[in-house]
Amino acid sequence: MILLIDAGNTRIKWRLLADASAPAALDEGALGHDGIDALGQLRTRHPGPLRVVGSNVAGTDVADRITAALAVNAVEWLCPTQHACGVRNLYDIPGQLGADRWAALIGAHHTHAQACLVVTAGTATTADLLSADGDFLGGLILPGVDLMQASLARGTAQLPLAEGRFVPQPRCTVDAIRSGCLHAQAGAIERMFRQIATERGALCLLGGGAADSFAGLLDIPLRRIDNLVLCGLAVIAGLHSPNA
Ligand SMILES: Nc1ncnc2c1ncn2[C@@H]1O[C@H](COP(=O)(O)OP(=O)(O)O)[C@@H](O)[C@H]1O
Ligand SMILES: CC(C)(COP(=O)(O)O)[C@@H](O)C(=O)NCCC(=O)O
Ligand SMILES: [K+]
Repeated sequence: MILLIDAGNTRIKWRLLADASAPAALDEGALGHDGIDALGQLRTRHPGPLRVVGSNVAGTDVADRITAALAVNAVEWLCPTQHACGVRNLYDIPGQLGADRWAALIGAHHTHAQACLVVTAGTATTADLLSADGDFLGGLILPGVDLMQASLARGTAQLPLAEGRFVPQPRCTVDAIRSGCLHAQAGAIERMFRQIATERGALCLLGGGAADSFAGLLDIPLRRIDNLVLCGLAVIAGLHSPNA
């Protein structure tokens, strides 16, 4: 069995596959950082030899806790390089790129081998340009929806951390905050997409826990896809992704 792990700053997403020919996941889920120990139950439910392939952007403590919870000798943590699985990383320092972004780009290229904007709306939102040839051209990092809203509450005297609604013409504080943060996400993504809009088959692939909060605002060719990081890890692990 192979366990794929996407360790983000808010949640650990995981998918268990039987082997290279398995058409579907045996099991999958997501855990908060305080629930990492529950990964141990996975071993009880699915006993047997286990290979673990993961991406981690949540720090070494989270990585160590995942390894300990699974009681495995080692996890194969992805380190972004200049080339992998048909994708070329044009970051100035390839290893500086988040491992989750690298895996998602590889998943994207194997899902849609044309120009893409790969957007992951998690703790942070990233919007990464991928050419039809598999060149990662560059991308944006912005605070995710929750982080944007929280930063306004933290940095001001009068703005609350409260649930607002998205409305076209906000007329109260909480709606103004919610609408502003969602417009900021959608606007950044649409502006980024302009760089590939005229290319044949150009598509925005959108995933991440916060994707549904603004997917409906995007006026560009769009495919919602969960979870591109795990799809990419499956490709990297030498498997065919069940979602591909
Ligand atoms: N059940 C949930 N638990 C935590 N965050 C959630 C949940 N459902 C949606 N979200 C949203 O998803 C975001 C986290 O998405 P996720 O893709 O797990 O992020 P990361 O990869 O950074 O850990 C949160 O900031 C929040 O906006
Ligand atoms: C941009 C990120 C914080 C996104 O993390 P996430 O929201 O998925 O938890 C992560 O990919 C990261 O720490 N990247 C390293 C810097 C970079 O990609 O340039
Ligand atoms: K992200």
